[in-house]
Amino acid sequence: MTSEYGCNVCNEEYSVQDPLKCPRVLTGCGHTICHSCAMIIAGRNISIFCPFDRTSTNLPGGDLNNLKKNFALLELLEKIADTGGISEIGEGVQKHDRYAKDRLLNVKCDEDSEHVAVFYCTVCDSNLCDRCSEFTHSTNVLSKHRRVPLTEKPVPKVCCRLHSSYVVEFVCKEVSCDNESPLMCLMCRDYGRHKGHCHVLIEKEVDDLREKLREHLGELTRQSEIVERSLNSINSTIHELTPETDDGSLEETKQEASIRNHFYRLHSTLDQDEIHALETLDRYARNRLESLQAQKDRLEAVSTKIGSTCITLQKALVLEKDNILDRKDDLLALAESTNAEPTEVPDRSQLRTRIAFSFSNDRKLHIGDFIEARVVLLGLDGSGKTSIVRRLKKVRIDAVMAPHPTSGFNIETIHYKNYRLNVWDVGGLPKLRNLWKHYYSNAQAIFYVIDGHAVERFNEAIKELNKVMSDPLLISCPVIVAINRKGGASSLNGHMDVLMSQLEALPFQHELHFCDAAQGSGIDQILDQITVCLSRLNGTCPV
Ligand SMILES: Nc1nc2c(ncn2[C@@H]2O[C@H](COP(=O)(O)OP(=O)(O)OP(=O)(O)O)[C@@H](O)[C@H]2O)c(=O)[nH]1
Ligand SMILES: [Mg+2]
Repeated sequence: MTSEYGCNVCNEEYSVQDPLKCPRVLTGCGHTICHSCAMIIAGRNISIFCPFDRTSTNLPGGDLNNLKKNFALLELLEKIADTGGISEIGEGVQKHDRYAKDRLLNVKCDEDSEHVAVFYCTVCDSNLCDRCSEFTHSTNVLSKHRRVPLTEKPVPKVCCRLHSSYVVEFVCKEVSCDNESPLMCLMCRDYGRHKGHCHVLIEKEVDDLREKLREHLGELTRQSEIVERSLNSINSTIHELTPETDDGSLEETKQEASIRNHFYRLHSTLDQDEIHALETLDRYARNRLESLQAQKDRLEAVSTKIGSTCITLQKALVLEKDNILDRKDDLLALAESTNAEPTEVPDRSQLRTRIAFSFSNDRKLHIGDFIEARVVLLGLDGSGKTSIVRRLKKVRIDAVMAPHPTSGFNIETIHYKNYRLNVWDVGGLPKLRNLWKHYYSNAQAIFYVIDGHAVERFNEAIKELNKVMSDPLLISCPVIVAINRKGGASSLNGHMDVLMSQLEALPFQHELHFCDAAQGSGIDQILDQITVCLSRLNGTCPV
C-alpha cells in the first residue's frame, strides 16, 4: 500500500537521507514524485512528462538534479523523524501537517458541504474530507479506490471538439490552419482535417508558450521597475518644482535670487562701463573744444595782427616818397613779423564733428581712428617674413634678393582701415626661436609663414608651429598660416597635399593664406585677413 508520505508512482517512502528517494516537484504541474521514478520517466530527455496529468516540465540545464526538491515535504519528514516517527505523532498533529496544503484549496467536500475536502478519489471522481473519505470507502471493495491529496488531483484532460471521446494531444503548426483551432486529437491527425499537417505535442507547445510568457513576464517586470523608478523621480522633481510646496518655493526662490543677483551684477557693471564710456567721450569732447578754442584764439590774434598790419601798410603805400622811405625799416619789419606769425591751418580730422570710436571686448570705449594691435610674424628662417613685411609697407623689392636673415626683430607700423598694426617681424634662425615667446606673449594675432618650396622643411615648420601654439598664452589668439612662394613647380603638388593634410590635422583653429612675396601675389589680402581676425577677437569691425 502507498505510504502516507510515499511516492505515488513506486509507492516507496520519501527520504531525507536517500537521494534516490528525494521528493522532486514537477514544476510544470506541481505534482511530486521521487528522484528515482523521475530518472526512469525522464530517461535521456531534457523534459519530463507528469505520470498523473502528462504536463511537461523542463529539466533546468537538462539535469534532473536541478529539479526543485519538495522542501515542505522534506521539512515535514524531518519533523516527523524528530518526534519519533509517524506512528508516535498524535492524530491531530499528523492530520494538520499532512493536509494543510490541501485545505488551503478550500474545496467543499462532496459528501458534506460543511467540510473542506482534502482528498480526491480517482475512481469516484469526488472531492472528500478525510472523515467522509474513510466513511464512504469503508467497505472492502471501495477501500481499494485510489485516493490522492487534493493538491495532486489530476488536471482534467481537454477533449477534442470534433471527436469528443479523444483527448487533445497535438497542436497543428501549419500556417493554413492559423484561422481554425490548431488543437488536434489522434483522429484529427491521422484521418481528420489536420491529416499530414506538421504538428507538435500539446505539452511541448504549452511549455514553449509558458517559457515565452515567463520571459515576457521577466522583461515586463524589469521594465515596470524602471518605469516605477522613473515615475518616482519625476514625482519627486515635480513636487520640488511645484510652487505650492514649501520645499519647491524655497528652492525656486533661491534660484530666482541667484539669477537676479547675476543680472544685478551685470547691470551694475554695464552701468559703470556706460558711465565710464560717456565720461571718456565727454572728456575727449571737452579737450577737443579747449584745443579748438585755443587754436581759434591764436588764429584770431594772428588775424587781428594781419588786419592792422595791412591797414598800416595800405596807409604807407599812399605816403610821399620821402616819408615812406623814412619808415622803410619799420614797415618791412612789421610786414615780416606779421608774415612770420604761425598760422596753424586745422586739418580735416580736427574739423570732423563725428567722433570716431570703437569698443573692445572688455566694453571699454576707444576714441580715435585707429585700434592698436600687435601682430607677430613667425616662421623658419628664410621663409619670407621680412619680404612679406616689405611688400606690406609697399617697399620696392627685387624679384630675386640676396638672403639677409633677420637677427633679432624689426617692428613696422602699418595703418589699415581703422587699425594701427604693429607688425613684429621676428628672426627665424634656430638660435632665435627660443626668444619667440617674448615677442608673441602680448600678440593679438600670429602670422606664421611657411616656405612653400622648402619641402624638406615642412615637418620642421609644423613642429615649430605646434610648439608655439601649445603655449597657453596663445589659447585665444587667432593664427593665420601663410604658405609663401605659392605657385611654382607642379612637382610640388604631392608634397603640398601632404602639407595640407598636416595643417588640417593641427589641434587648434587657424586660417590659411597663400602668397608670393617675390611676385607680390596674395599680399593685399593679408591685411584684410588679419583685421577680420582682430575684429572677430575684440568685437569691432574693420571700417
Ligand atoms: N622666389 C621667391 N623668393 C622669396 C619669396 N619670399 C622670400 N624670398 C626670398 O627668400 C629669401 C629669404 O627671405 P626673407 O624674407 O629674408 O626670409 P625671413 O623669413 O625673413 O628669414 P629670417 O629673417 O632669417 O627669419 C630672400 O632671398 C627672399 O628674396 C618668394 O615668395 N618667392
Ligand atoms: Mg627676416
